[in-house]
Amino acid sequence: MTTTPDDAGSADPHSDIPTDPHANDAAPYGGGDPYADYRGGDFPFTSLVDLADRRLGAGVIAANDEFFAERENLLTPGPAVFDPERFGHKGKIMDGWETRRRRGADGDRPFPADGDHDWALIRLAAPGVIRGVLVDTAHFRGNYPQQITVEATAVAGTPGPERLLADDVTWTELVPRTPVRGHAANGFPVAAERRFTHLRLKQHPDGGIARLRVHGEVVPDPAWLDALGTLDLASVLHGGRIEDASDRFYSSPAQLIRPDLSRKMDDGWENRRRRVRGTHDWVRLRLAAQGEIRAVELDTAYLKGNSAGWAALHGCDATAGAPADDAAWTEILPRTALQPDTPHRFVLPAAVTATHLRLDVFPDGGLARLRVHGSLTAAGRTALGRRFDALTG
Ligand SMILES: NC(=O)NC(NC(N)=O)C(=O)[O-]
Repeated sequence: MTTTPDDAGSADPHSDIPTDPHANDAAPYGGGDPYADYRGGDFPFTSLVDLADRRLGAGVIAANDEFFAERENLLTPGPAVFDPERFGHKGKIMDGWETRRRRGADGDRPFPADGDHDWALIRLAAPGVIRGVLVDTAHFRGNYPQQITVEATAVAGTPGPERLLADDVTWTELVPRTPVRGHAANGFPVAAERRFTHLRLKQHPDGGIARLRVHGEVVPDPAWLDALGTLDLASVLHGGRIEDASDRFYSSPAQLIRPDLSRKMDDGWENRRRRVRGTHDWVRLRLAAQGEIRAVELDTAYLKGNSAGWAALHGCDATAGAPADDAAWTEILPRTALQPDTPHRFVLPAAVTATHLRLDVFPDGGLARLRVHGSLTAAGRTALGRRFDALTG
């Protein structure tokens, strides 16, 4: 079994184990809705992009053990499912990453050693600064880990597990060894001003975790954006970010700036039916950096009876530091009728320099994707380079 560099002799200084080690257990499943007794939580950092989003390209590249349930389940979009009737050759089929029960050295020492733990390695979809980690133990009621640890590192290129587990790799502890609750959302704010590329999740001494979410801010490599030249300035993978929206009732506006194509109606942004005349729905977003916009795409894919009737785009240049609300907004696309389930492409009559955009839809209705094609300005490139250097130095 692959060991990790800190296995040898790591004593457990963790006196924070509850006096009753089962204090965090959830009740056995008693039938009905398996989420009825789920212990949730409100974690503001979850408004930021999930850097470990499988749909953006993240992956669980290795684990030392996945006896009961595969490591890849950690990043599956959406909540974990539970079927009380489903058993397989190894035991109960669980929707998460679950390792076997560890045993001690012999009958006189049946419990695992204090430093024994299981680990999984996660490649982030886009390197970035991590602001919070959500360790979701949904449906792991009596077999969740007693404690977890989350560490992060930055290794350039596409390192494999062997490289990441090498002694010369420095791991930064984001969440120290900490107890978690079973069948619960365990959220941990993170304060580490660095750009990370990979995570290591540890279960002490063993157990099951349903989902891992790693929320933060994408910090793109300026050299890559230089090479692209013309790019989607709004793309989440390039550092674009939704700042606010009028309505998120059916699905999140964050999906507007995902790099993939929408595959079904709820893959885009859909707001509720608006009934207050004279109002409309809108989204405000921050671009990767100050950019020069030359073309935009508004895609209403899979939105047929509920796509936005009309849309308009405005931009503002807030590099002067004025918040987007106060800066003057420049019209990029006048109020334009949209077709349902259709990609709309617009070449601008003249390039527009902006740091933020506002998308207005009338009177309401969904949009699947928004693409903003252009290039970084010199000022935008300088700002990106400074941030990259500060977070990687
Ligand atoms: N009832 C169980 O879930 N048992 C075992 N886990 C699975 N998945 O079967 C275990 O040891 O935790």
